[in-house]
Amino acid sequence: MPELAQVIVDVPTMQTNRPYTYQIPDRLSHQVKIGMRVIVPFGKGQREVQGFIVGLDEPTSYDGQLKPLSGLMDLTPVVNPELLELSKWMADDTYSFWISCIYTMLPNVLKAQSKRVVRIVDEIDEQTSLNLFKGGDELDFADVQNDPDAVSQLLKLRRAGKIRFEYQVVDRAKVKMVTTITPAMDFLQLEDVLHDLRKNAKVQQRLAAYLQNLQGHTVTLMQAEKESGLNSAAFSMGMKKGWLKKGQIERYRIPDSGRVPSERELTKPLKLTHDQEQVLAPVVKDIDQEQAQTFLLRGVTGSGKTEVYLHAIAHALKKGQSALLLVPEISLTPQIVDQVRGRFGKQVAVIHSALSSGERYDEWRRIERGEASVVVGARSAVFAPLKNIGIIIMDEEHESSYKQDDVPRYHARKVAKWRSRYHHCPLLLGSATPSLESYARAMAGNYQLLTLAHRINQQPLPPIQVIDMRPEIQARGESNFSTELLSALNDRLQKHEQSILMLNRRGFSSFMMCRSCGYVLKCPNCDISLTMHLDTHTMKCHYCGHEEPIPSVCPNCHSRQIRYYGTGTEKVAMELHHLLPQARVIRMDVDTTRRKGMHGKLLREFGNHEADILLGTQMIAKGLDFPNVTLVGVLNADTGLDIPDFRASERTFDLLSQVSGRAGRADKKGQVIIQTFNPDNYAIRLAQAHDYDHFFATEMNIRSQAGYPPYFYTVKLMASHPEEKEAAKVIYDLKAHLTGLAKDTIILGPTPRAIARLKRRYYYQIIIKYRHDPALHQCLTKMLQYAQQQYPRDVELVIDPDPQYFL
Ligand SMILES: Nc1ncnc2c1ncn2[C@@H]1O[C@H](COP(=O)(O)OP(=O)(O)OP(=O)(O)O)[C@@H](O)[C@H]1O
Ligand SMILES: [Zn+2]
Ligand SMILES: [Zn+2]
Repeated sequence: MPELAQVIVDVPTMQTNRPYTYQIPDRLSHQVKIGMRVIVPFGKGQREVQGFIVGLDEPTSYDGQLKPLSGLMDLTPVVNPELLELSKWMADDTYSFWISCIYTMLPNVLKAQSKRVVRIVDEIDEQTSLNLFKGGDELDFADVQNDPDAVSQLLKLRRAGKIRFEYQVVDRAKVKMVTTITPAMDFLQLEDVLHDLRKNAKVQQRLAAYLQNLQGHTVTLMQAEKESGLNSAAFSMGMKKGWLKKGQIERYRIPDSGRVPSERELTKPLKLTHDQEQVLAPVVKDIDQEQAQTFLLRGVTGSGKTEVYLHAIAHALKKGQSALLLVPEISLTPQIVDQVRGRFGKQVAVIHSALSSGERYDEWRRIERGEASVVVGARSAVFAPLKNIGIIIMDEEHESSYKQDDVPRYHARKVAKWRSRYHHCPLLLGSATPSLESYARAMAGNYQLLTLAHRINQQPLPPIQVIDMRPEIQARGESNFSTELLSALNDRLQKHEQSILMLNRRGFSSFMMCRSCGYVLKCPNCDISLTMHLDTHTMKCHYCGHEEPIPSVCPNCHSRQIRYYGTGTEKVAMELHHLLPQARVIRMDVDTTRRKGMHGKLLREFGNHEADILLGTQMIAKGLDFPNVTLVGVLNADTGLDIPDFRASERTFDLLSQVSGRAGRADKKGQVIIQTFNPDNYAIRLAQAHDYDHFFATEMNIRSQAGYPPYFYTVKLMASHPEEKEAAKVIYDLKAHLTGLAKDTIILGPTPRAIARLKRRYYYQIIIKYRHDPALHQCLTKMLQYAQQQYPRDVELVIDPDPQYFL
């Protein structure tokens, strides 16, 4: 029997980032297991907090009086040994608290919530006891806090030392239960019952006959009522007579139920093409041989990557293993979810942000119990409690949404790699436009490269036309549509074919571009766009700190037309209505898809040809497979380019390649039109040529010269405070702590952040670039400890490894 438990408490500070030792009371000693939630007293006030058991009977250096555990919150562990180990690794790797990492892996309802209870500790008079405490010895303060009389009575009692206020941890993990009935007699016994019944006891006759029919099986009360036509009172009567037993079973809240196909409706695997076979073979081999190999599948848009995934999953299942499929954002890729459900039915669990917390908890339990062996989900699904994983797949591996930009700042790809090593299973990364990091690794032989160079339909990728919008604007004034695009749209309308229009929405409005020549003001040192700061009336570089006045004429062509460029989808939809009144348009952006289920609904409508044009933001660029779409138009290719970030070109290339890939996926030929103010930009030109290899080479060259990933690793340090000078003071202090680093490690900054003030806080940052620096990790971990101890509470420090944005 274990006597001591090591517990990680739910008090996220650096001091509590290690286990505390508690005594295990005898009454709990045969139940405690590693990975269970417990309630423990903590801190000066000995208030109750939730914690996780991470070890039992490990030697402890603590020699004082040990406190006992107050209680267990689970009957079985909620964190299995694998995930516990993973959480510990992740805390270290991402400079986060262990407790935050554990919570990140679990459904929200397992997070502790505390309630204030009032407990009687000394005798009180009977009247008060009855009125306030209903005869019990405690009450939930939330029940009385709005009643001034009750509150004043309680305060009086507390002054007299008769009651105590306590915090109690509440378990929110509610399981949904339904009532069941089971016959308590066998067929012949019920036959006797029927025989003895009076002729006019119709209800009893019907009940007994129904129970006979069940032949001992258990059904839900609801089903029994429906099938027998009897009401619940009849079944209660049957229970009293001893004919049946009632019970309770758990019911899962299956998200968007009704869409789970039955066994008969499951889709049959497609016969793979020769190319697909070639790609699948080495993956299957490594599933069989349990090799933790990482594969990078580079397959052009429409090359049938999804079918390869489905075959790999099927293989793992056949071997008796489970499978994990990660997608960038479930709501943006509803088609792939439907495909997986369609193939594997109720074995599939889907995890995404739009689930209610109850639904999420239910899906999580289905996985945990092994009832669902295929998991599809976005970033956080990488923590799905699957056992015996046979294959992990990450679709659109280049997507930046795989990195969490809040604590813990983990990248799902890195976590997936960790789990692939743990389970000795292959990891398959797929994309039409792999990230530079991954492709460079494949080139270096760290990943095994697999290629699907052709579309399934054996058609070439659609031809792309790049339209220079500068003369268009001169000639036609302020319009979002070039002559070519408009006539192409008209042409599809005539032919009853469909079009997709993408408006590349800018994340920021603080960049300047000349509308006459397309010139974007850049930093002379960094070759990255400058950001406009209206507070200081300057243009700043967020990498090196360079600063210059806001120009009033274009430094390139001396035009005065230099300003903010950007339009919303609503405005474009209005113009579209004016230009093509007969066209039916579906608009898809954050506004029209805010309501739950709207995204899928709009896509289904478009799929049913209830509209001619799908107009949307970046959210329509990925994964859509509509055979009738033959035209894709990009209204403004540039907006991604002028964001001051070293990945701006890569993102633009990816986006244009992805969205172009939506055209001509079936037997009809596709066409793509891209409108831009920068027709000569290499990312646009090379996307036009469908030339990933050339883009890769060009971009790698630039990254090498400027010292960016994948040639260097990066870490971002960010300090914030409500007062600007405090934030600045902290960041300079932190910089002084960056010592003992490798010679070729580069420290950029401190500089104010692009959005220097956010939510009433000021932000300053430092970028660290390094190749190989064994001392850095330790240095940053120490810095975090130092910051926790030395800085006032209103200072916030962020350490972001491999940041997606430098902004
Ligand atoms: N072996 C096959 N036989 C027939 N049709 C196939 C086969 N494999 C895939 N397809 C079909 O080809 C189309 C394109 O496949 P899929 O959507 O998987 O491409 P993809 O590579 O994922 O493209 P994207 O990167 O654009 O999402 C789909 O309609 C799919 O049903
Ligand atoms: Zn200009
Ligand atoms: Zn600069």
